[in-house]
Amino acid sequence: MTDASENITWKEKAQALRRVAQFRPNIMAVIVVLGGATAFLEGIGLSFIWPILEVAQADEPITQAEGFLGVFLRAYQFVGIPFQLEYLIIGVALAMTVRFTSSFLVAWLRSIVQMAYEEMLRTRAFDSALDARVSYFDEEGSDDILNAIITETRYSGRVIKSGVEALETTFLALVYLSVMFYIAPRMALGALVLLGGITYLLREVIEPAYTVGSRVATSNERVQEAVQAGTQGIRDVKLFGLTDEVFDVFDEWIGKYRESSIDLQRNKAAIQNFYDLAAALTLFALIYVGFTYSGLALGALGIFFLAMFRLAPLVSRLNSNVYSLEGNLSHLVRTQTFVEELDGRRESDGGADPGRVSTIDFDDVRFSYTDDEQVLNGISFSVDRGDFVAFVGQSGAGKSTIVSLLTRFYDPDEGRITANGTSIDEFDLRAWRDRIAVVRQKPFIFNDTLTGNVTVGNRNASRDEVERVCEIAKVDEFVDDLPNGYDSELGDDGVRLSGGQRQRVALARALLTDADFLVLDEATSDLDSSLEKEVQASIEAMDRDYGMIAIAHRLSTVQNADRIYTVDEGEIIESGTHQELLAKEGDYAELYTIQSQA
Ligand SMILES: Nc1ncnc2c1ncn2[C@@H]1O[C@H](COP(=O)(O)OP(=O)(O)OP(=O)(O)O)[C@@H](O)[C@H]1O
Repeated sequence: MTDASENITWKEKAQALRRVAQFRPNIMAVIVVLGGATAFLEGIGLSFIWPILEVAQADEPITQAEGFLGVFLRAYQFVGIPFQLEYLIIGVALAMTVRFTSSFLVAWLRSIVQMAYEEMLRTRAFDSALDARVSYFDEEGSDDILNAIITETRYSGRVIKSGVEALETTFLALVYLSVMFYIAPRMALGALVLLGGITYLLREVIEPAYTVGSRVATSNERVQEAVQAGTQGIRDVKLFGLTDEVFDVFDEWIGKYRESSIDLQRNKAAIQNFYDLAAALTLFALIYVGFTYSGLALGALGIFFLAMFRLAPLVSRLNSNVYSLEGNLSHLVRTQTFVEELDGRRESDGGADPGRVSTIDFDDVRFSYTDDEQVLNGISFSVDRGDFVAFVGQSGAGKSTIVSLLTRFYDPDEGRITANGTSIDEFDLRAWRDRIAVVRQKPFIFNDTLTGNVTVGNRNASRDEVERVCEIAKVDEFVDDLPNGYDSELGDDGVRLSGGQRQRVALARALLTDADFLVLDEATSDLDSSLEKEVQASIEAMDRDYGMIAIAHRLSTVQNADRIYTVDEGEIIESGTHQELLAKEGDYAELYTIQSQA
């Protein structure tokens, strides 16, 4: 994922904007036409002031006129409506009704396109994320990916909002400018130069204001991190006497947050007020010039100044529209890069049907996550359906990595993993993963009921089947303590369950699938040892039609395995049954002695 601080070039922003413009081109075209019509009618509405003032002042009906007044007169004569005050008021009311209706339509259509675009980006991002390799999640961190899918896409969708607003503002500004140029070209030019100059100067000041914005964001983040450590990590903070340290960090950054926030708001207020002041001074200078030197009629001057009065805030609005457009475009570029990266990290799918798997072979498998550490160093073993094999060894030896390769979260660098003699990368991924049921040490519990969580791998299971696996996994022992038994909601990531309860739910979940191999990766490590033994015994007592691969720290759970492999630094250093390994008096025997004495 592109780093947030990375600079994004104008070329990338322009490309991103082009892609947005091509999204729903028909609605975009209607928005442009309606935006233009809104601005045009705004100009017409404004210009009505002239004939209204002239007709109101005239003693007799006007039948001939030049310039703006002439245009209105001919338009009224063409439609056959009397050129009188009441009809002029009706005319302006009509023009304004159409103008505001079309700007309402622009806002409506804009939000339709914006939300559709946001939906499309989110859907694409999430869809690609679901198909991406687990290695991508490990590298980027799932929090960053979550943020990219939820927050970045929302800002990206706002490109349409700020883009359309910038377009509307530009149209309106152009119309006001045209009116001004039509009435008094030289004064209009003067106004344009002055307003343009002020805008340019303010842009120079606004830039630093936006840098202050990132200081505010950084200090706010640090404050949040300190508070997070002091709340979520309160136990360790207290136990390790870190309260002063955590508070000092908090104190330093909250001070910086205050200072930078004040700077930011002061800059904003300065920019706004000085811009308004400069615009007002320009207006009064031009009023002086207009009345003293232009020799224009009151109506014409009135329209000119009104147009300029409306133009001034529009120019500053355009400025902020362009700023938010630029900001949102950066998010859009990042989102697009993110989705492209995800697309490039799709899991590869062989497509073949594995059928029922009766044997799995690892043949001299080598693997490393990074260049500097070889994690698996020539692992070979074989397991048949009906077998129970176990892996033991020191922490970090590479046991869980064996499971990650088996489930194809990662692919071996060298060597082969086969099922019934076929390399597992030739299989349809989903079908292959259906053949193996994995219980991880820290399983994810979905925000659903207990039944919903147990049946994730077999939605058609009957209540009896659910109860049967829950009995084996000893879930039944705490079901009655839950408020609604099997129908109890377990909360976000199973907040209402203890670590051991979560593991038991995950075990029941795995037992309910129709897999050929059951893989237990420290699956019962959070249970107390007597309960762990009970669970182990009930799994082993099951009428077993599948192979079992267990990874364990506590050797008591693997004593009945047909084969135990001791793994050390990515290699299998010994194998055999519990008794055989004890007799060898190697690492396993040593580990066993230590654990028995504990
Ligand atoms: N996603 C990853 N990215 C980079 N390195 C990793 C990753 N997962 C594990 N490792 C590294 O690979 C090595 C083997 O880890 P693995 O989890 O397979 O060991 P293990 O034997 O299962 O350990 P434990 O018993 O503590 O779970 C360790 O050095 C670990 O730091």
